[in-house]
Amino acid sequence: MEAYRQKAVGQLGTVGSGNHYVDLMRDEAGFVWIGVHFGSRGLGHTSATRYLKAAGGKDGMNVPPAIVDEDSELGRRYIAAMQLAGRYSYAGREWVVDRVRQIIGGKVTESVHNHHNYAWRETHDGKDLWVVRKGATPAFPGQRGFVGGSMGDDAVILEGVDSPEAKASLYSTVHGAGRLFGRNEAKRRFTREEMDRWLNERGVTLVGADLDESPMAYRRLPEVLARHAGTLKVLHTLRPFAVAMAGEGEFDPFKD
Ligand SMILES: Nc1nc2c(ncn2[C@@H]2O[C@H](COP(=O)(O)O)[C@@H](O)[C@H]2O)c(=O)[nH]1
Ligand SMILES: [Mn+2]
Repeated sequence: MEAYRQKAVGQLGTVGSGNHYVDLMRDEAGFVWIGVHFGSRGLGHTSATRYLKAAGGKDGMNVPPAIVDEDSELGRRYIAAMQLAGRYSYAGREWVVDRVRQIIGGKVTESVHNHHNYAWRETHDGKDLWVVRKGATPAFPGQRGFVGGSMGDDAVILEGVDSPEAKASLYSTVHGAGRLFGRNEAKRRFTREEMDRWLNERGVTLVGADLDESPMAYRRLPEVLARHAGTLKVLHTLRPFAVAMAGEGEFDPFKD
């Protein structure tokens, strides 16, 4: 446990690499939103890997699931570790947002948090279920969420609605625009000039990042949202003007 605690302390306030980002965006009324995307960092990864192994499961994408009774010692411990990692994600995001707020000034008037890649115990149609939202966020009627497009696209603050489609999706919706091209394909297809042109045209200042995160590698968010229109209502559209990500060749010592 002490090793976990040390890990958590050391990583608090770190964002990581890949598509983890810190964005500054403006909404329709001119309010500035600080958008961050990262999760439980190495803490969640380490504990999930450990419990997967303890349950006899294999790590990887196309492997059989490891099944554990939720009322077993292992099951209870795993759920507690996952929930702790979830709380740690919230704490990390709060920390980073407040650090950015201290740098840019002003005070926070609204805050929207949401998990994805997480499991919740919920009741749907009278049934108690574990709902795993992988690449999806919870969107119960009135529940708000932050959904990004890319470093050079508008993001949105959305709210869940009540509709047959929303109910059928167990009150879940999209958590991002999603990729058009994988990381390697994006690096082969696009150039830094194209990426810079896209960002310049939209007035975005970028610090860090590589071609695999270029806007051209992603779908356009409005098209994705239109496909899921029955599950959400857009409350705010946020236009990015500054984006920070880990740069090309930067090493993240905390696997997440
Ligand atoms: N606002 C921003 N959104 C971004 C950026 N880079 C990627 N994205 C979007 O976030 C989701 C995250 O997906 P995940 O499956 O990796 O969790 C992704 O689908 C993109 O649409 C960015 O710099 N700013
Ligand atoms: Mn993510």
